Amino acid sequence: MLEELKQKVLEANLLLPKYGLVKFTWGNVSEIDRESGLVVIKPSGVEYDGMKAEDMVVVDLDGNVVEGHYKPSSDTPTHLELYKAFAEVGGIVHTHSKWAASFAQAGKGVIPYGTTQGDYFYGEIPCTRKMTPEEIAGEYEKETGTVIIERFKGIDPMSIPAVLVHSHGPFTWGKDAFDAVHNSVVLEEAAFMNFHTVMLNPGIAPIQQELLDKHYLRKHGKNAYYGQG
Ligand SMILES: O=C(CO)[C@@H](O)[C@H](O)COP(=O)(O)O
Repeated sequence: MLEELKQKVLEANLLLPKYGLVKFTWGNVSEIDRESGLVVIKPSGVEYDGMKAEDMVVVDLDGNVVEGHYKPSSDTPTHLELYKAFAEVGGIVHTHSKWAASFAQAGKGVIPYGTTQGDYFYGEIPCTRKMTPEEIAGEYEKETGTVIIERFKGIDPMSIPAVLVHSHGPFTWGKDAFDAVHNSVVLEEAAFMNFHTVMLNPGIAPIQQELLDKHYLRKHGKNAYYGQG
Protein backbone atom coordinates (compact mmCIF):
# COMPACT_ATOMS: atom_id res chain seq x y z
CA MET A 1 0.00 0.00 0.00
CA LEU A 2 2.67 2.52 0.95
CA GLU A 3 4.75 1.70 -2.14
CA GLU A 4 1.76 2.49 -4.38
CA LEU A 5 1.13 5.72 -2.48
CA LYS A 6 4.79 6.75 -2.81
CA GLN A 7 4.55 6.24 -6.60
CA LYS A 8 1.32 8.26 -6.73
CA VAL A 9 2.78 11.13 -4.67
CA LEU A 10 5.93 11.12 -6.84
CA GLU A 11 3.81 11.42 -10.00
CA ALA A 12 1.75 14.22 -8.46
CA ASN A 13 4.91 16.11 -7.46
CA LEU A 14 6.30 15.77 -10.99
CA LEU A 15 3.18 17.55 -12.33
CA LEU A 16 4.24 20.77 -10.52
CA PRO A 17 7.17 21.54 -12.89
CA LYS A 18 5.20 20.05 -15.80
CA TYR A 19 2.46 22.68 -15.30
CA GLY A 20 4.95 25.47 -14.58
CA LEU A 21 3.91 25.88 -10.94
CA VAL A 22 7.41 25.63 -9.43
CA LYS A 23 11.07 26.47 -10.07
CA PHE A 24 14.07 24.55 -8.72
CA THR A 25 13.01 22.56 -5.61
CA TRP A 26 10.16 24.87 -4.63
CA GLY A 27 6.78 23.42 -3.70
CA ASN A 28 5.63 20.08 -2.39
CA VAL A 29 2.76 17.59 -2.66
CA SER A 30 1.54 15.07 -0.09
CA GLU A 31 -1.26 12.54 0.32
CA ILE A 32 -2.65 10.88 3.45
CA ASP A 33 -3.74 7.29 3.94
CA ARG A 34 -6.63 7.93 6.33
CA GLU A 35 -6.73 4.26 7.49
CA SER A 36 -3.17 4.27 8.82
CA GLY A 37 -2.91 8.02 9.42
CA LEU A 38 0.38 8.00 7.50
CA VAL A 39 1.30 10.85 5.13
CA VAL A 40 3.61 10.52 2.11
CA ILE A 41 5.32 13.79 1.17
CA LYS A 42 8.04 15.12 -1.12
CA PRO A 43 11.59 15.10 0.36
CA SER A 44 13.01 18.51 1.30
CA GLY A 45 15.34 20.28 -1.11
CA VAL A 46 15.43 17.47 -3.67
CA GLU A 47 15.39 18.34 -7.41
CA TYR A 48 12.30 17.12 -9.25
CA ASP A 49 14.52 15.80 -12.05
CA GLY A 50 15.56 12.32 -11.07
CA MET A 51 13.33 12.14 -8.00
CA LYS A 52 12.15 8.53 -7.39
CA ALA A 53 9.26 6.91 -5.52
CA GLU A 54 11.66 5.60 -2.89
CA ASP A 55 12.75 9.18 -2.21
CA MET A 56 9.29 10.06 -0.85
CA VAL A 57 9.13 10.40 2.93
CA VAL A 58 6.48 8.79 5.14
CA VAL A 59 5.50 10.60 8.35
CA ASP A 60 2.81 10.11 10.98
CA LEU A 61 0.43 12.91 12.00
CA ASP A 62 2.83 13.91 14.80
CA GLY A 63 5.52 14.50 12.18
CA ASN A 64 7.66 11.49 13.09
CA VAL A 65 9.48 10.04 10.08
CA VAL A 66 8.29 6.45 9.63
CA GLU A 67 10.15 5.74 6.36
CA GLY A 68 12.58 7.66 4.18
CA HIS A 69 16.24 8.47 3.64
CA TYR A 70 15.65 12.20 3.17
CA LYS A 71 14.20 14.87 5.45
CA PRO A 72 10.48 15.49 4.75
CA SER A 73 9.47 18.78 3.11
CA SER A 74 10.04 21.82 5.34
CA ASP A 75 6.30 22.53 4.93
CA THR A 76 5.31 19.14 6.41
CA PRO A 77 3.93 20.63 9.67
CA THR A 78 1.56 22.81 7.63
CA HIS A 79 0.31 19.80 5.65
CA LEU A 80 -0.21 17.84 8.88
CA GLU A 81 -2.19 20.61 10.60
CA LEU A 82 -4.51 20.76 7.59
CA TYR A 83 -4.98 16.96 7.48
CA LYS A 84 -5.90 17.02 11.19
CA ALA A 85 -8.37 19.91 10.78
CA PHE A 86 -9.94 19.08 7.41
CA ALA A 87 -11.15 15.44 7.60
CA GLU A 88 -12.22 15.20 3.94
CA VAL A 89 -8.88 16.37 2.55
CA GLY A 90 -6.79 13.57 1.02
CA GLY A 91 -4.04 15.50 -0.75
CA ILE A 92 -2.30 18.88 -0.30
CA VAL A 93 -0.09 21.04 -2.52
CA HIS A 94 2.06 24.05 -1.75
CA THR A 95 3.70 26.10 -4.50
CA HIS A 96 5.04 29.58 -5.16
CA SER A 97 3.25 29.79 -8.52
CA LYS A 98 3.78 33.36 -9.64
CA TRP A 99 0.25 34.71 -10.09
CA ALA A 100 -1.22 33.11 -6.97
CA ALA A 101 1.88 34.05 -4.95
CA SER A 102 1.51 37.66 -6.16
CA PHE A 103 -2.00 37.77 -4.69
CA ALA A 104 -0.65 36.21 -1.46
CA GLN A 105 2.15 38.80 -1.25
CA ALA A 106 -0.38 41.56 -1.81
CA GLY A 107 -2.63 40.11 0.90
CA LYS A 108 -5.46 39.81 -1.61
CA GLY A 109 -7.99 37.01 -2.09
CA VAL A 110 -8.87 35.81 -5.60
CA ILE A 111 -12.39 37.11 -6.21
CA PRO A 112 -14.50 35.04 -8.67
CA TYR A 113 -15.26 37.07 -11.81
CA GLY A 114 -15.90 34.12 -14.12
CA THR A 115 -17.00 30.54 -14.48
CA THR A 116 -13.50 29.05 -14.72
CA GLN A 117 -13.02 29.77 -11.02
CA GLY A 118 -16.69 29.07 -10.32
CA ASP A 119 -16.38 25.51 -11.59
CA TYR A 120 -13.80 24.73 -8.90
CA PHE A 121 -14.09 27.28 -6.11
CA TYR A 122 -17.43 28.33 -4.61
CA GLY A 123 -16.55 31.94 -3.97
CA GLU A 124 -13.48 34.03 -3.19
CA ILE A 125 -10.26 32.11 -2.61
CA PRO A 126 -9.33 33.70 0.72
CA CYS A 127 -6.02 35.16 1.86
CA THR A 128 -4.95 34.63 5.46
CA ARG A 129 -4.01 37.43 7.82
CA LYS A 130 -0.34 38.19 8.36
CA MET A 131 1.31 35.96 10.94
CA THR A 132 2.36 37.59 14.21
CA PRO A 133 6.07 37.93 15.10
CA GLU A 134 5.49 35.30 17.81
CA GLU A 135 3.98 32.85 15.30
CA ILE A 136 6.88 33.46 12.92
CA ALA A 137 9.48 33.03 15.68
CA GLY A 138 7.70 29.95 17.02
CA GLU A 139 6.75 26.78 15.16
CA TYR A 140 6.44 28.75 11.91
CA GLU A 141 5.26 25.96 9.59
CA LYS A 142 2.77 24.63 12.17
CA GLU A 143 1.49 28.17 12.76
CA THR A 144 1.09 28.59 8.99
CA GLY A 145 -1.43 25.76 9.25
CA THR A 146 -3.09 27.48 12.20
CA VAL A 147 -3.73 30.73 10.33
CA ILE A 148 -5.15 28.79 7.37
CA ILE A 149 -7.54 26.85 9.64
CA GLU A 150 -8.53 30.10 11.37
CA ARG A 151 -9.29 31.69 7.97
CA PHE A 152 -11.54 28.78 7.05
CA LYS A 153 -13.81 29.11 10.08
CA GLY A 154 -17.31 28.97 8.56
CA ILE A 155 -16.03 27.90 5.13
CA ASP A 156 -16.31 24.33 3.84
CA PRO A 157 -12.69 23.57 2.77
CA MET A 158 -13.86 21.19 0.07
CA SER A 159 -15.97 23.91 -1.54
CA ILE A 160 -13.03 26.30 -1.70
CA PRO A 161 -9.98 23.97 -1.83
CA ALA A 162 -7.34 26.71 -1.83
CA VAL A 163 -5.90 29.49 0.28
CA LEU A 164 -3.32 32.23 -0.12
CA VAL A 165 -0.98 32.49 2.88
CA HIS A 166 -0.26 36.20 3.32
CA SER A 167 3.26 37.19 2.20
CA HIS A 168 4.05 33.57 1.30
CA GLY A 169 2.06 31.63 -1.29
CA PRO A 170 -0.79 29.27 -2.14
CA PHE A 171 -1.82 25.99 -0.59
CA THR A 172 -4.46 23.86 -2.33
CA TRP A 173 -6.02 20.54 -1.41
CA GLY A 174 -8.48 17.95 -2.72
CA LYS A 175 -9.71 14.39 -2.35
CA ASP A 176 -6.22 13.13 -3.26
CA ALA A 177 -2.82 14.39 -4.47
CA PHE A 178 -3.84 14.62 -8.13
CA ASP A 179 -7.05 16.53 -7.27
CA ALA A 180 -4.98 18.96 -5.19
CA VAL A 181 -2.55 19.51 -8.10
CA HIS A 182 -5.51 20.08 -10.45
CA ASN A 183 -6.79 22.77 -8.07
CA SER A 184 -3.32 24.37 -7.97
CA VAL A 185 -3.32 24.68 -11.76
CA VAL A 186 -6.82 26.19 -11.81
CA LEU A 187 -5.90 28.59 -8.98
CA GLU A 188 -2.91 29.85 -10.97
CA GLU A 189 -5.09 30.31 -14.07
CA ALA A 190 -7.76 32.11 -12.03
CA ALA A 191 -5.22 34.45 -10.44
CA PHE A 192 -3.79 35.30 -13.88
CA MET A 193 -7.24 35.91 -15.40
CA ASN A 194 -8.54 37.88 -12.39
CA PHE A 195 -5.56 40.24 -12.47
CA HIS A 196 -6.16 40.98 -16.15
CA THR A 197 -9.96 41.15 -15.74
CA VAL A 198 -9.61 43.99 -13.23
CA MET A 199 -7.00 45.69 -15.45
CA LEU A 200 -9.48 45.55 -18.38
CA ASN A 201 -12.47 46.57 -16.31
CA PRO A 202 -11.49 48.13 -12.94
CA GLY A 203 -15.07 48.45 -11.71
CA ILE A 204 -16.17 44.93 -12.55
CA ALA A 205 -18.51 43.12 -10.14
CA PRO A 206 -17.91 39.52 -9.05
CA ILE A 207 -19.66 36.69 -10.94
CA GLN A 208 -23.47 36.59 -10.54
CA GLN A 209 -24.45 34.22 -7.74
CA GLU A 210 -26.85 32.38 -10.10
CA LEU A 211 -24.01 31.74 -12.57
CA LEU A 212 -21.67 30.62 -9.79
CA ASP A 213 -24.36 28.28 -8.44
CA LYS A 214 -25.07 26.87 -11.90
CA HIS A 215 -21.44 26.14 -12.71
CA TYR A 216 -20.51 24.79 -9.29
CA LEU A 217 -23.65 22.61 -9.15
CA ARG A 218 -23.05 21.32 -12.71
CA LYS A 219 -19.51 20.22 -11.86
CA HIS A 220 -20.00 18.97 -8.30
CA GLY A 221 -23.60 17.75 -8.35
CA LYS A 222 -24.33 19.74 -5.20
CA ASN A 223 -24.22 23.30 -4.06
CA ALA A 224 -21.63 24.35 -1.55
CA TYR A 225 -22.07 26.48 1.49
CA TYR A 226 -19.86 29.50 1.59
CA GLY A 227 -20.18 30.90 5.05
CA GLN A 228 -18.51 33.96 6.48
CA GLY A 229 -14.80 33.40 6.94
O1 LIG B 1 7.61 27.53 1.06
C1 LIG B 1 8.72 27.14 0.73
C2 LIG B 1 9.89 28.04 0.83
O2 LIG B 1 9.42 29.34 1.14
C3 LIG B 1 8.86 25.74 0.20
O3 LIG B 1 7.91 25.58 -0.85
C4 LIG B 1 10.19 25.42 -0.37
O4 LIG B 1 10.39 26.10 -1.56
C5 LIG B 1 10.23 23.93 -0.62
O5 LIG B 1 10.63 23.36 0.56
P1 LIG B 1 10.91 21.79 0.62
O6 LIG B 1 9.60 21.10 0.34
O7 LIG B 1 11.92 21.46 -0.47
O8 LIG B 1 11.43 21.58 2.00
